[in-house]
Amino acid sequence: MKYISLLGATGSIGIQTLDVIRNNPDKFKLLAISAGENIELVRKIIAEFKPEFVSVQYKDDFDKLKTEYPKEITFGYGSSGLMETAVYHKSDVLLNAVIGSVGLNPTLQAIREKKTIALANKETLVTAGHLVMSLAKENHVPIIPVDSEHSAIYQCLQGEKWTSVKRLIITASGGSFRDYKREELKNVTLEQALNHPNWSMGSKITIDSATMMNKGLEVIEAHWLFDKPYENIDVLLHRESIIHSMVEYDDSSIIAQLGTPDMRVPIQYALTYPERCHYQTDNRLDLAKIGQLHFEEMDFERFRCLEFAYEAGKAGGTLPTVLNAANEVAVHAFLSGKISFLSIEDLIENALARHTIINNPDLDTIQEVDSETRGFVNSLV
Ligand SMILES: NC(=O)C1=CN([C@@H]2O[C@H](COP(=O)(O)OP(=O)(O)OC[C@H]3O[C@@H](n4cnc5c(N)ncnc54)[C@H](OP(=O)(O)O)[C@@H]3O)[C@@H](O)[C@H]2O)C=CC1
Ligand SMILES: CC(=O)[C@@H](O)[C@H](O)COP(=O)(O)O
Ligand SMILES: [Mn+2]
Repeated sequence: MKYISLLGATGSIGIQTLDVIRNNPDKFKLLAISAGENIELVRKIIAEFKPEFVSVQYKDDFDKLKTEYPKEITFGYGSSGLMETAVYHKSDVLLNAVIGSVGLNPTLQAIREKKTIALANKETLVTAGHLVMSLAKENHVPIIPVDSEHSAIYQCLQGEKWTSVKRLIITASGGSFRDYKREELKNVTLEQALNHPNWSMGSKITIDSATMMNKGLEVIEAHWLFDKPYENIDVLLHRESIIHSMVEYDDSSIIAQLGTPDMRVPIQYALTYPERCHYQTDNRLDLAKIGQLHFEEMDFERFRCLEFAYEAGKAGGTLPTVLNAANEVAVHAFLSGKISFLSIEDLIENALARHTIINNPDLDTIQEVDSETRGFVNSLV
């Protein structure tokens, strides 16, 4: 039995993780959860899974829930609640599915407590990948990717020699606007942007996918997870999202991982690793039915956020922190109807241009740069 702490239980990945746990009661027990403000769903999760520890974002909700469940459950809230969920003493595994760099501190603390990390929260690696990976190495803690592309690469690397890897090839669906010309992006609406062609996901990552920042964040995530230079990480447009990513080896072989777009598969793999277990679905991949798969080269002028991410990743130091913080604020502003779609990349470009890079930043520096960048971008929206 694996005992699980789940950050972001009420989100898209969180809910699909609950499905995986529900379908495997002999393998997994949910002990601790965190949520944001969706208290109705928290109550349902408590009724079904009976976690021992529950954290919410706001104190008002914490006060309410405490009176509703006076004895059975311990509650927390805010950033300390996230931390307590992550390090819940009886849990073996932290599945981090919270959104944004708020996931960084709980991840670091869980690593110190030797919890295995199943990581969906890519912003954590983008903003402070060097701290996360070195701490994990020091504590002999595995970081198992949940993000579909990184799970695919992880699977393609099993049993292979790291030194034989020539190139990581991350596939990209192209997002909601993959067939739009740059000119046509000027007047796109929030509703159009939220209409991802292949995946049903939370709103922030769906917008990231439309700007192609999601792929940029994933390139930086892959750099840290798999210790490869940016020159050896490519992005390939693949509109069907059937090949989730690939690894090219020195002998010119390319190994790919395929499947229908369903996040429960990488979530389950991260939780059962190194084993696989049965997954009940009526939607197994049928390649004969699909007939054709398509691939196109990335257009870096059309998708400027991807270029920004490569530049920030290669420059390193605090620049990826700026990239991530600026993106989080800009996407939030777009989701709130305050700015246009193309303003997202303008704001990020501005934030990157004004920043003086600090090399090898410690946690305090990262937090200062994160909050300073948020202040700057917020002042422009
Ligand atoms: N969705 C997907 O298919 C994929 C997602 N990812 C990554 O996984 C992560 C989660 O994405 P996704 O599930 O789509 O996101 P969602 O927006 O659907 O869910 C986010 C979760 O975090 C909670 N939350 C948000 N802000 C806070 C906060 N300040 N404090 C505490 N909890 C908070 C939300 O709570 P509430 O709703 O209760 O307010 C919710 O439970 C992201 O890093 C994303 O990039 C990676 C691959 C695929
Ligand atoms: C499901 C998942 O992992 C997402 O990150 C997905 O990859 C988004 O799709 P694109 O960014 O390729 O549009
Ligand atoms: Mn992904």
